[in-house]
Amino acid sequence: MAAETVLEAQGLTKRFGGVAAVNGMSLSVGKGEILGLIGPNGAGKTTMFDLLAGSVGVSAGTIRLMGRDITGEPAHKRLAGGMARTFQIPRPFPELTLLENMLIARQAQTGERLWANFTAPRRIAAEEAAAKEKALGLLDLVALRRLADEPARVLSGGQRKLLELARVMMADPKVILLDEPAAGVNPALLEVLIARIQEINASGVTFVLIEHNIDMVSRLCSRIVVMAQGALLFQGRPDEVAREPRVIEAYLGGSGA
Ligand SMILES: Nc1ncnc2c1ncn2[C@@H]1O[C@H](COP(=O)(O)OP(=O)(O)OP(=O)(O)O)[C@@H](O)[C@H]1O
Repeated sequence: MAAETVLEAQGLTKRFGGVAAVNGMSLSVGKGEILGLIGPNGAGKTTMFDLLAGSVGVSAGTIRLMGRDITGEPAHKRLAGGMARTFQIPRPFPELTLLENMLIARQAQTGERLWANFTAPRRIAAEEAAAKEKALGLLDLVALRRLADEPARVLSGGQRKLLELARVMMADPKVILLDEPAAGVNPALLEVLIARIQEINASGVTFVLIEHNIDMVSRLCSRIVVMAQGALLFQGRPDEVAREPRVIEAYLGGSGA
């Protein structure tokens, strides 16, 4: 296990009315790790991401990012603090080009652009050129550069996942929460996705990966956390998880995955 913890959740609970979607869940993610988060449908994985990323508030528990308590912080602050998340179903702006979709992700982070346009136009122009270069480089990384000027609506489901990964990379995150990146991705594109995640990880980015594709999880992750009914069921190496009776029971006994 990695020495330095970059993301840590303790006793996280989220209640929706009477239902605890996440119930006293803890996890810790080491620097440079690709941690798998699995569990049967309805186990609470996506809600866990919502809590970590700040799209919903906690009912109880604490979240620390690189040692800092971020439990009460809004999502955009967590993004600025180095943690990005992707969504199960990415929704790029369909009529904007891929490049424009990439640049919009960046503009959303910069609060003072309008004012700076008047006070420092040359600096802004240079920044914009640099951002465009960066966006094209990232589109290249995910094998989408040749489509940079096409509207996002032409993309397949798999290509949308790749665009989503490239888009969150615009913020230079230290930690990326990936929600089911393989769902709907064809086998050839899946290999591209796996290779890119490995490459980005090798450059020092930590990942948490929700995924039902166990082959992908086993290839990418050295450690897997298993959730069931909102709580931690088991954690270990992929081979340990695969033969753990409680995990097998949860998948067979639950609504299935
Ligand atoms: N906004 C909400 N309001 C009410 N209940 C919710 C809400 N979000 C999630 N839940 C419930 O919380 C539980 C956990 O859902 P969640 O989507 O987090 O599970 P999951 O492990 O991500 O499932 P899947 O693998 O199917 O995506 C489910 O029973 C779900 O119905």
